[in-house]
Amino acid sequence: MTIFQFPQDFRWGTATASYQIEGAAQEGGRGVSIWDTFARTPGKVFNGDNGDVACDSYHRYEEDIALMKKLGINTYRFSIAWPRIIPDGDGEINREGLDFYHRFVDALLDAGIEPFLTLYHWDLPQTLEDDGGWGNRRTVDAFVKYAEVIFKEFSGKINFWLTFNEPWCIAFLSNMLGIHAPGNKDVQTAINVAHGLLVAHGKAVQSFRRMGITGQIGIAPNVCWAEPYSKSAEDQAACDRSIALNTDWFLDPIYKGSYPQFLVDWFAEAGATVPIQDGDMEIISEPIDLLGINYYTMGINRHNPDAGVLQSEEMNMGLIKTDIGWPVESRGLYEFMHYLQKYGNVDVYITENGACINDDLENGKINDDRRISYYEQHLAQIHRIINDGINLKGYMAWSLMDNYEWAEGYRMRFGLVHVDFRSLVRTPKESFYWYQSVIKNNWLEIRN
Ligand SMILES: N=NNCCOCCOc1ccc(-c2cn(C[C@@H]3NC[C@@H](O)[C@H]3O)nn2)cc1
Repeated sequence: MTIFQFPQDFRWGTATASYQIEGAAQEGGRGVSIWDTFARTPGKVFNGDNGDVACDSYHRYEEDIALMKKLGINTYRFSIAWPRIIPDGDGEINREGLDFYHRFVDALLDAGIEPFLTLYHWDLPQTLEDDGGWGNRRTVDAFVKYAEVIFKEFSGKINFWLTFNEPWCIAFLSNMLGIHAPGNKDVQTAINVAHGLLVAHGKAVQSFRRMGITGQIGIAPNVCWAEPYSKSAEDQAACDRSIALNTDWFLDPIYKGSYPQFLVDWFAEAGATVPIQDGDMEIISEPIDLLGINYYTMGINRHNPDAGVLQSEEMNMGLIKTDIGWPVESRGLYEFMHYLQKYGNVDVYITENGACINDDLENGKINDDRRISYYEQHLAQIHRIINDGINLKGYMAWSLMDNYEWAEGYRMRFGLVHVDFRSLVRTPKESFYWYQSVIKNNWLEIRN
C-alpha cells in the first residue's frame, strides 16, 4: 500500500457545462445556441440526441448540489449559458437567466462549495453564428458585453473565472474537422475562430481588471500530448505540431504576445493566415492569473502526409482504452505539466480529467472499477507533479454526472454519478464513493 498525501489547501472538485446538463432549452427566456441547431442537423450527433432535457439540472440543481455535498468537494466548475443571459447574442439582457444563476450560485455558496465559472463552454448564440461567428468582430464585442454583465452580477460571489473552455475544440474540432458545432470544415475559418476567441479573451480580461472584479481569471486549454512513433525527426516534428496546436497556438499569444512561428509558417504553406489587426496581440497578452488544464489521454504519433493539415497520425498502440476509444495513459499528464513550465510556474488547476466508462446499473450499483483505476493512475501523476514543485492547485473530475457528450450524445458516460436519462434518477457509482474517500482523507491509497 502506498499513500500519497495532498497539500492542505488543495482544491477538490468536479466539472460540468451548461449545455451538457441543464436541459430547459426553451425555458427561462433562453435563446437558441449553435448546439441546439447542430444537434438537430441529421447525422451530426449520435441518435440525434440533443440538450433539450439533458440531466434537467435547470430544475434539479438542488439535488445536484446535495450530491456534491455528499461527495465532499469544495469546488464546482460549471458554465453559464450565454443564450440564457443575452438570448440573441448582443441585444437585451434576460433578467430571468441571471436570476437562475444567482439562485444556483447562492445554493453552492450555502453548501460551502466554491463556484469555478467558465464563461464560454461552446453554446454560442445562433444569431451570432449566423453573422459569421467568432470570425466576425461583432461576436468578439458581444462576448465582452456578455462577460461584463456576468462580472458585474457575480463579482464577490465568484472568485475563479475562466473565459473559454478548450479553445482547440472551439476552433479546430468545430471548424476544421467539423466534428462539433457549427461543423465547418475549413482551415482558414478555424484560424479566424481561434484568433477571434483569443481577442475576446484578452478584451474580457482587460474588462475584468478595469472593473475591479474579485478573484482570478484564466483560460482552459485541452491537452494533446504526443510522443514519436519512431526516433525520426519527422515523427517528432509531427508530435510537436499536434501538441502546439492545442497549447502553444493559444498560450504563446497570451504569454508571449505572438503565435508559434513554426506553426504560422506551416499553415501559410496550406494557404491559411492569421487575421491579426493592429493592437490585437497586445490585447490578447493581457496577463492572466491561472490556467485550467483538461487532460484525458496521450498519443503516439508519426508523420503522415495524408493525415490532415497537420500531417500527424495517431497510432493504435494496443493500449487499454476507455469506452470512447481513448488510450489510458496518465504519463502524458506528467510530461505535459513539465512542458507547460515554459510559460513559467503559473497556477494550474486540472479543470477536466476523467474516463468514459459505460458501465450500467447492476442490482442497483455501478461497479465502475475501470474508472477508479483511471483516476488512481492520474491522481498518482498529479502527486508526482506537485512533488516536482509545479504549482498544481486543484483537481476537478470530469464529470459530476453522466451528461450530453456532444457528438456522442448520451451513449458516452463520464460521470461519477449515473443518470438514467429516461427517469433522470441519479445513482452514485462506486467511483463516487472512492473519490469521496480521497477527498475526505486528502490522500490517495494505491494498492501495490
Ligand atoms: N486532438 N486531436 N484530435 C485529432 C482528431 O480527433 C478526432 C476527435 O477529436 C476529439 C478531440 C477531443 C474531444 C474531446 C471531448 N472531450 C470531453 C469534453 N471536454 C469538455 C467537456 O465538455 C467534455 O464533454 N474533451 N475532448 C472529442 C473529439
